[in-house]
Amino acid sequence: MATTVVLARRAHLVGRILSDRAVVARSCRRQVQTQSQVEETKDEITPVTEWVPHTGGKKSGRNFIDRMRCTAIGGSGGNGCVSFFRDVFVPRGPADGGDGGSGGDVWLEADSSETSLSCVKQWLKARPGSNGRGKSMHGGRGSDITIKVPQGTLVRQILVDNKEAQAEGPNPGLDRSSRFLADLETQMARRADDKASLFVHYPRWEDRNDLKGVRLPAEFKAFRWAMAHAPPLSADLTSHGQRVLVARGGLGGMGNPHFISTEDRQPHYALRGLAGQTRVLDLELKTIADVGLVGMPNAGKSTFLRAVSNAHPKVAAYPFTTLNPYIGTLTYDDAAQITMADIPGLVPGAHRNVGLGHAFLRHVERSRVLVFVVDVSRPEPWRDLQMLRDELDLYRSGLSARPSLVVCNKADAGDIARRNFEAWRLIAPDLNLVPVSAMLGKNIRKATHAVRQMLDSICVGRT
Ligand SMILES: Nc1nc2c(ncn2[C@@H]2O[C@H](COP(=O)(O)OP(=O)(O)OP(=O)(O)O)[C@@H](O)[C@H]2O)c(=O)[nH]1
Ligand SMILES: [Mg+2]
Repeated sequence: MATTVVLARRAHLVGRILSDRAVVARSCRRQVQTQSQVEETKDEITPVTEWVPHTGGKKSGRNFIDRMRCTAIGGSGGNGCVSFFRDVFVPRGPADGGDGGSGGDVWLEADSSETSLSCVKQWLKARPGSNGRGKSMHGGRGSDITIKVPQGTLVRQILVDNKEAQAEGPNPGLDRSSRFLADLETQMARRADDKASLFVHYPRWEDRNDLKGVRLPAEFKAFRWAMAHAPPLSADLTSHGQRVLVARGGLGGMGNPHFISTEDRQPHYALRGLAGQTRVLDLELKTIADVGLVGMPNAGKSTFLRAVSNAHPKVAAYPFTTLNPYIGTLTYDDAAQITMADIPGLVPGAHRNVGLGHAFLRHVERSRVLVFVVDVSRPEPWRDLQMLRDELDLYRSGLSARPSLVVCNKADAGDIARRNFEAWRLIAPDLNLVPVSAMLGKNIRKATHAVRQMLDSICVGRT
């Protein structure tokens, strides 16, 4: 009898192995078929790779973003648990519901390797805390999220009734965020009025729980007060590793043991976790470079930056070759290093948004020294300098008064350049003019040393 059973089992096993092999063989045959089909079609279809730059949801082709709005939402706290100790001969033990874990926080951190805000998503959400469980098991804390932003990022909170932000005109992003915040506030207010909704109830105890006399824990009330009275956030992330907490995670709810009182020894309710903080933020990148290059399109700013630093911005003989700010690092003989920012060229009327407008001037706003790059082979180059100064002052009054140097570029461009330079020196003897040929690398050291001297004198003046 036993031998028959063993034989039958073996036969069953052999059958299964054979059928498995058949399935494997069939799938292999199918793979071979598909491979041969692919090989057949390979010659007919040329593969096309579509490259879509990440533009933070915008449809423009730019992948450099220096201003954006985003919404940071802290993780919500986990709910407290309603549970009672049970054991053999202990059908209704004391309350042993665990507390919910608090939600994760949202942080912004300055990172020197980031150059644009394009990697920041529009919704920054931290993980929620997990709910408490029976046997006094507390829920875990939701994990924080840290978003890396470039050094020089200004963070400002936008309030729903922020007149300044609304004065900027209709903004679908802001309107959406405001609507979202307004909805959230109404929801929260409704919840705060309705005490019952702050609690989780034991199954079928919703109506029997009398919550009128229940006192909310002090920690819970303090958290809600702190959230409601938090001052508007404003931060400037200037140094690598500097962090700012932009949205706090919600407090975890308390389990039912927190509500044991002389009147109620067996509370059948526990507190829900609180929602995380929500903030609509305006992020603005103002690059921090020691020196800012300002000039008209085609003046040779990028050529100059290439000649003096380790940067390799694109150079071409047409205006607006540079479309994004570019930062280069200059290293001097004594190993001192300074940073220099190249921005798109300015044209007359930039304040009226002609050309690329004033949008990029924020990247030289923080520079301690300005280098005006002027094409000295153009007729009356001093007029170009005046135009540049006027545009700077129209962007921010007094900006052109910063310590500055005028690089008279294209000095190699024949007699006209030499004559212009001589005339300019006579017209403005006090001006810091340095003739340079960025293309040929002539007189570059004189310009870089003049910049260094200016920076050093500012530092000495400060100390
Ligand atoms: N002859 C001469 N040509 C130069 C010199 N410097 C730059 N150029 C030329 O001028 C043209 C423009 O140079 P860029 O460095 O791209 O000018 P830019 O100011 O960065 O221009 P945008 O990025 O458009 O604002 C290029 O064809 C360069 O080769 C120079 O010292 N001498
Ligand atoms: Mg350029």
